[in-house]
Amino acid sequence: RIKKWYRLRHVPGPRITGFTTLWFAWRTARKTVHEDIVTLTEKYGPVVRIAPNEVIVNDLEALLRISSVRSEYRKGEWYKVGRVSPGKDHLLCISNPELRDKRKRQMMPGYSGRDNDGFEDGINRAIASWVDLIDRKYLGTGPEFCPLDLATQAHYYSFDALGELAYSNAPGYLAADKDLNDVIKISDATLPFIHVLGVYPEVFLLTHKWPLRYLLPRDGDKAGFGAIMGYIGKFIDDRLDVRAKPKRDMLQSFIDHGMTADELRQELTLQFFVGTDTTAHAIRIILLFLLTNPTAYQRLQRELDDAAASGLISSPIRDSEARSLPYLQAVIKEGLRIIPPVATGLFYKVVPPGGDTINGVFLPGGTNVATGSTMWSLCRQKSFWGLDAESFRPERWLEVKDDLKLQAMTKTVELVFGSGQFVCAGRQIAGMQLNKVIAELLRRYNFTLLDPMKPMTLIPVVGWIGHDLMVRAEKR
Ligand code: HEM
Repeated sequence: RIKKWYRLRHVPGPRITGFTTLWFAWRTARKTVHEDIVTLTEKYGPVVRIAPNEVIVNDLEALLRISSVRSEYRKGEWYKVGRVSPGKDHLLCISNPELRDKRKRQMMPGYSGRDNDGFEDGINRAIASWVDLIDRKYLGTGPEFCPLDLATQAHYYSFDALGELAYSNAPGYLAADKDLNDVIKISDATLPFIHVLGVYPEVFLLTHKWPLRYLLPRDGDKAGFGAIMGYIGKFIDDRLDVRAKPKRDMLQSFIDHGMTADELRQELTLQFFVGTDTTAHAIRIILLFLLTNPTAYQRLQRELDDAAASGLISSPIRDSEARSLPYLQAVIKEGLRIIPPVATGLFYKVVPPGGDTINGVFLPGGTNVATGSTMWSLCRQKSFWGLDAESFRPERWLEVKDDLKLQAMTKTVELVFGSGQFVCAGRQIAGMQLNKVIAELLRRYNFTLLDPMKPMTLIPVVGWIGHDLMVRAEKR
């Protein structure tokens, strides 16, 4: 213990963190890490020790450098907590640079839409299912109406959209208006444990060893993670069958670039979870903050109406059209800033063997540097964003005159997707979905919060569990 304390004794932070991980684990368990980090960085500066071998960094330029394409930092053991199957890595948790490059070469053509005619049509189909569900079941102006949980439906939408893009098949959450196979229920129950085990990846990895590995979810389970593995596995097996007709989707692109059945299983199951939770969160937060800021809500609707009247946007809106609407873009960036989708994820990167100096603090090789959990703090720093940093005000993006300041604001918010060699593979897909979903919902409906005293339940666990954004939906 003394040896461990000694290595990073010069790094500022609460003294106890030099001797034990328990201090950080406790804060993680009580789900206040994102707020605690604000207090820590205000007190100790941009580099703070949070456990014997772990530090957080609260500085935009340092974080960009750590993840830059030429950086020698590597992904830490923390990522292994995201493994789908014992002993098998997917893109998110592969740390070896050669293996990462190889997997990226196989996957990025599919993730960029190059091999599959883009993503617009699949996203349009999923949005159409959502609109159909609202029109069919939830509209109402009078005393009789059906309360609509936009938070849960955003999750259903994101499952269906991902299915459309990945294997040309929506699992049908929106059509059924139901948490099929209890996937959300089981994931909400499991995530708080995974969140805490992320602090102790070595303990988590024990669950992947005999005999505990037999308790893990597996193909063929009726519910939860295992049911999804089985569901996705069937698409993979069918598509690998010699008689199968090739399709223009991500699965086909991955197959065409030489991925094996097992690699496909790991990657498609990974994206089913990391690509949906995050996107659903961003949709929920943007809608929640629009609903609670009528001026912004109305200004966005005006922008959409004027653009439609002048023939500048189609129905459904195209991604390129949405990108040319300044207020929509400001709303989306402000939504990602105000409650970043993965505000408490540690995303540890390991300092290369020679060590590194960050903001004047030397970190020896092998130190774990958290690159994700300072997002909340970076996105709310009053010294950078202004006194209203904690308010949702899309106008801040349109008012800024200084180009350098705008660049720094944009880079900070883009960091919610990670950056450089570790950047989110689905960033383009996520951006396109936000552009289209927010525009299509807002141009069609007036939503009203049912209980302003309890607008939504949000629990930070790497990402956020979010439900009960209860609204009344009226057709415009
Ligand atoms: C708003 C939505 C999203 C956010 C905020 C987000 C955020 C992130 C973050 C923070 C990382 C890790 C960066 C790091 O390791 O430093 C990541 C990685 C990843 N994300 Fe996303 N993501 C989103 C949507 C998606 C979607 C829609 C997909 C798939 C369709 C996806 C697939 C992935 C994959 C495969 C990785 C691993 C990339 C690698 O390690 O090279 N994400 N994402």
